[in-house]
Amino acid sequence: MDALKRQAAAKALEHVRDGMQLGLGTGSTAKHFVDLLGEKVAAGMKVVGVPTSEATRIQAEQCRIPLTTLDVIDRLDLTVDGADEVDGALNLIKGGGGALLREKIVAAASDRMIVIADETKWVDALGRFPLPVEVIPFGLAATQRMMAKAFAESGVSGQMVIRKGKDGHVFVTDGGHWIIDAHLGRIADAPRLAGLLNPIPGVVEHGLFIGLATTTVLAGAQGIRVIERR
Ligand SMILES: O=C(CO)[C@H](O)[C@H](O)COP(=O)(O)O
Repeated sequence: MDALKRQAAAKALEHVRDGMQLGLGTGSTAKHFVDLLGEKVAAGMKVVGVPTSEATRIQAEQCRIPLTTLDVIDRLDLTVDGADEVDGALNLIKGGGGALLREKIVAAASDRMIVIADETKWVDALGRFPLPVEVIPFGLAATQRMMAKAFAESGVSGQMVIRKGKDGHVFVTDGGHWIIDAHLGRIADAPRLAGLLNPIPGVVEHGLFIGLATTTVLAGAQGIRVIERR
């Protein structure tokens, strides 16, 4: 599987040109992309990157990739990032690695977003992977009641679990927030659910990436598929 992730990352790298301003994704697949990009930079490629997590920032620094922020530049040419699920409309579930807030900010500031994944991420409907929702701890029960209402209105339901870290304590994101993983099973209308979650006061961001990915690179046993958003 890791070889497939690296193949997808290498394919995405073919879209990177000298002088580009790049969003650098988070997760085990994006890690390969940052590694391979570092090799290009070592060979003289001139790019600058905005990392989507502290983990990616540290990795990019180790790879000597020049970094900047969205306070210094206002647009990115391309973001390359992984996903937990991709559907036929190239809508995504992201956030399995806890970086969804910065990832969505960076993706939204990018002209293009290439999602790199092994083929197990390709689904006909989002939702088998628990939907990460980044929340503020204050008033959490009230937020969860409003989330349950939003789920019901969009025809889904499921258990909500506060994410714990490996140490058994509540996982805290780079932004200092918590994550609720919602086990919804199958989301028939992801755009509608996203629209219902957006206005909830205690919800900082959610892992439904609607209309952000422009291309998906899927690596599988039969080779690599590149799918453009229609
Ligand atoms: O959204 C993410 C982190 O918040 C990751 O991109 C997503 O979880 C996929 O990770 P991996 O490539 O390790 O499967």
